[in-house]
Amino acid sequence: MELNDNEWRTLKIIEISMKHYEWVPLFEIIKKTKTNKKEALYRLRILDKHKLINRSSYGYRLSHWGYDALALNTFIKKELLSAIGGKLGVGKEGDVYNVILTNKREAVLKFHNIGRTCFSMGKRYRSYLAEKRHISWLYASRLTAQKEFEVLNELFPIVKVPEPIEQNRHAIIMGKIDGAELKKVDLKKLDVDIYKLFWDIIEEIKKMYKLNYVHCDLSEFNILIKEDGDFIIIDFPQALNINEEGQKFDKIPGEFSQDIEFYLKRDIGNILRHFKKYGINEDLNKIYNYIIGG
Ligand SMILES: Nc1ncnc2c1ncn2[C@@H]1O[C@H](COP(=O)(O)OP(=O)(O)OP(=O)(O)O)[C@@H](O)[C@H]1O
Ligand SMILES: [Mg+2]
Ligand SMILES: [Mg+2]
Repeated sequence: MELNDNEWRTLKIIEISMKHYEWVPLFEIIKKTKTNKKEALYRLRILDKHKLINRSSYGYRLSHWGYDALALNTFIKKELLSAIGGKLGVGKEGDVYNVILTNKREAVLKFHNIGRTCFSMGKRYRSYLAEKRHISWLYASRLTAQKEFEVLNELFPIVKVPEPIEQNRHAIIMGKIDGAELKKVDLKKLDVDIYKLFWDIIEEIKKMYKLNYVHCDLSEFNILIKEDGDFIIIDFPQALNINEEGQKFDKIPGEFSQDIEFYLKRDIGNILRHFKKYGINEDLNKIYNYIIGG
């Protein structure tokens, strides 16, 4: 897909104008791009052909693919990305792709796509509310990407998490690990000390906690393990910052938040449940106290 500068600019104008319009009217696009109607319509036809925008009788708006394309183009303009490869995974909230950086290094690109299910509703019957939800999808997706990138920056390299490389809009570029989800791996077939691996994971949770974070979606799905038994923890958009959580509920600093306790215990419980299969039986409360203890 090749767009010229004018077409990219038109796409960006539509993106920006979506703050004020559900459907950006043609006159607004003409005004902002400082062009005439014929030229504007020509550019819009090209954007539409590439499915970067949606059209209605009210005007135009960015499509999912259009938002992806804007983020990708920014990475390419920054001379960071050189190639995008196949899909690594499709999560509930986003698609993950293999990419190659301009320095030849392999990495992964994760697009956050919040609320895309409501996006696929029938066009004709889409309600006003759904339209609003679509607008918030754009911002919510960007916010979660920002959040995940921020958390990775806080944790890397102290905790075993992917290296945060760059973030733009709803997209994150991060270091790649050649591993499989713990869920899919039979640890007995790997050359690893399973008991040690279990405690290594607990150790990472403790380090995270010391840096004021609780993952909140930790399980065998969000731990990637390499052949040699090394691992990383991924998927941080829902992580909680212990201090911020305290402030939100007007707590005295250092005072215990029940939310934190709930999520931390749930994370530990998931790991315990998974390792039970391998004959590891540890006490949840004991591990919990170990993690929050000094
Ligand atoms: N840094 C990485 N290196 C290698 N593979 C990765 C990396 N990050 C993500 N993946 C792959 O992509 C999948 C989805 O990533 P992630 O869990 O971050 O996304 P998600 O959309 O939040 O998924 P979920 O539905 O689990 O919430 C992972 O399970 C993993 O297979
Ligand atoms: Mg995940
Ligand atoms: Mg997730």
